Amino acid sequence: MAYYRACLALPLRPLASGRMRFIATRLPRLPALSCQRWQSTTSDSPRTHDDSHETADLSHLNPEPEDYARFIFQDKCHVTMFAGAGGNGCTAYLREKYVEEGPPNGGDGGSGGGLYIQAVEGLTSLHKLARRGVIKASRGKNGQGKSKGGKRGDDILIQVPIGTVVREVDRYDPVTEELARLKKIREEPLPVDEDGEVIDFQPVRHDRWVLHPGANPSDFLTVQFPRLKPRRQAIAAMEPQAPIYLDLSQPMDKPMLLAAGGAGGLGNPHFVTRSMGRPKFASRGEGGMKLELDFELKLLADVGLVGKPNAGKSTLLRSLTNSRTRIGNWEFTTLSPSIGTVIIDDNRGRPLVESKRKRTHFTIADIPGLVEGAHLDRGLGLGFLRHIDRAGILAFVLDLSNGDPVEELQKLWHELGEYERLRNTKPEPTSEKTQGVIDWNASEPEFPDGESMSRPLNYQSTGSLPPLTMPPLHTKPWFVVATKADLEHTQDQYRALQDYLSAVQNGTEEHPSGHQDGWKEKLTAVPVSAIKGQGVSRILKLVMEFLE
Ligand SMILES: Nc1nc2c(ncn2[C@@H]2O[C@H](COP(=O)(O)OP(=O)(O)OP(=O)(O)O)[C@@H](O)[C@H]2O)c(=O)[nH]1
Ligand SMILES: [Mg+2]
Repeated sequence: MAYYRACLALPLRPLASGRMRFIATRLPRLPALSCQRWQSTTSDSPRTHDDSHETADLSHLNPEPEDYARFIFQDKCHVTMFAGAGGNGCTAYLREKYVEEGPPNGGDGGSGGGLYIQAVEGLTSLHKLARRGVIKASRGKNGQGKSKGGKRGDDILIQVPIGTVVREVDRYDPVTEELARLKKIREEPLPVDEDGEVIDFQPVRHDRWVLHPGANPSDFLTVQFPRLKPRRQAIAAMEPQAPIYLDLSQPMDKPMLLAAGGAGGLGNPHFVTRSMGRPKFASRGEGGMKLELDFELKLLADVGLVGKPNAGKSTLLRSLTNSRTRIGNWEFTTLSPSIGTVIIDDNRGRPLVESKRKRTHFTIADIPGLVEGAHLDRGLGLGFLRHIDRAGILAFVLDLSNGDPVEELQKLWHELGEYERLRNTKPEPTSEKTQGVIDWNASEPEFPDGESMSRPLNYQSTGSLPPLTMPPLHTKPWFVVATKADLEHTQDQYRALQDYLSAVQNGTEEHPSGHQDGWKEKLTAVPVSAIKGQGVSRILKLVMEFLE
């Protein structure tokens, strides 16, 4: 029975204890309406393949437009995250009977909570993460007397769907900043007074030291603070290199560290010297890192349905899976992508399709329809074209009853080609040509020429977000699903389409993408009537052949 995790960011117990404990809130079983990944054909639902269509109930293939599952979907979000600051060290002294002025025994502060990320199965949208906006790990507790160390801050774990790309936009690391400041001080010549004598003046660092509670603020001026470099937790060595760029296309067994919390401050015993047996100060905890991250979900499906609006993609998905996507006889019925799972072997006898690799299922992504000029952000195309990137196999869904399917196929390939061209070319923001064309690196920080920015975005990194690298679309296996074959006068259309595909395969026709090295193996058009569940089982066999 599927349960859905209620929250994405879950507090964890400190890693130092060697164990991470999820405090996962579990919901009672959610109604099917709230979920977007659909189980398939099997179980109690009627089979809708050729052999069983006469007896099966096909009403779900031609439902009322209202009979659909409502779901929230978000495939992009920007989140600001703060790692926890370290707790302060403590200034305390041993007090016992007959020991009036005992040695210092202030405990160290606890380190701050870290930020972790994990890609998990079962999530399909980033909307829960987007809703949080700002995520903060908790601060470490201060140290206490009697050498008691402070408690660690709670870690934060963000769980994201598989197929999420995480990119860093900006970061602020107080430790790096402090190191840079110290370096600058070292390099600068010491200030001299009117007589030419060096002024040994150290600015008071209230933010780096804590005095004994009984001390006067003026003690900040009299106490000689030692030189203390900012510190990091040892676990910070596991942080990914800046700038962060993660492509989480596989489920992760363990969470991955994004930013470790600030190190806890040191208690006063750390500062004992021969001349100062009872230091009156302890160090403050280091600040936590601030990360600004861009999350982008690229649906990871084995098959992506590409087609014009109203071609019948959602009906096809319904006939292959238990998906409850909306169907309607108008364009743009589907407004956000959804994934259906086709189970080909539920261990209840013979599998529907033989699988050499013992595959039990594959996934299909229904993507909103593409219109001409989708690459220029017309229709809904652009927002979702990128989901086609991640599909392993492209299934072009062509409506046999509406226009010339060959022409339609060529137009779809043209849109994909244009999208790919835009994706691969970096836009120049100043050039007139690119005005009105989509900025693929919208979150990329800009550095105006000749203008020195006091703190550029992502100042530790190279200053630009790396572009997403994807394999070329034309090299992916593809086939055509010729749908609405039940309608009249569609045979000729189908024949023309099949002849065209054979010609492309033989090399007599150019690949519709216009590339010489486009995929040309086993090019075929599968005639189906999705609304009646006829012919769809051939798609399963074809997909399995491609997958294996
Ligand atoms: N006769 C017939 N009608 C079909 C078939 N498949 C889909 N339709 C009808 O075509 C219309 C559009 O179907 P959808 O599945 O919503 O089309 P879509 O491609 O998902 O459309 P968008 O979501 O707008 O991109 C609906 O009225 C379906 O009932 C088919 O095989 N035969
Ligand atoms: Mg649809």
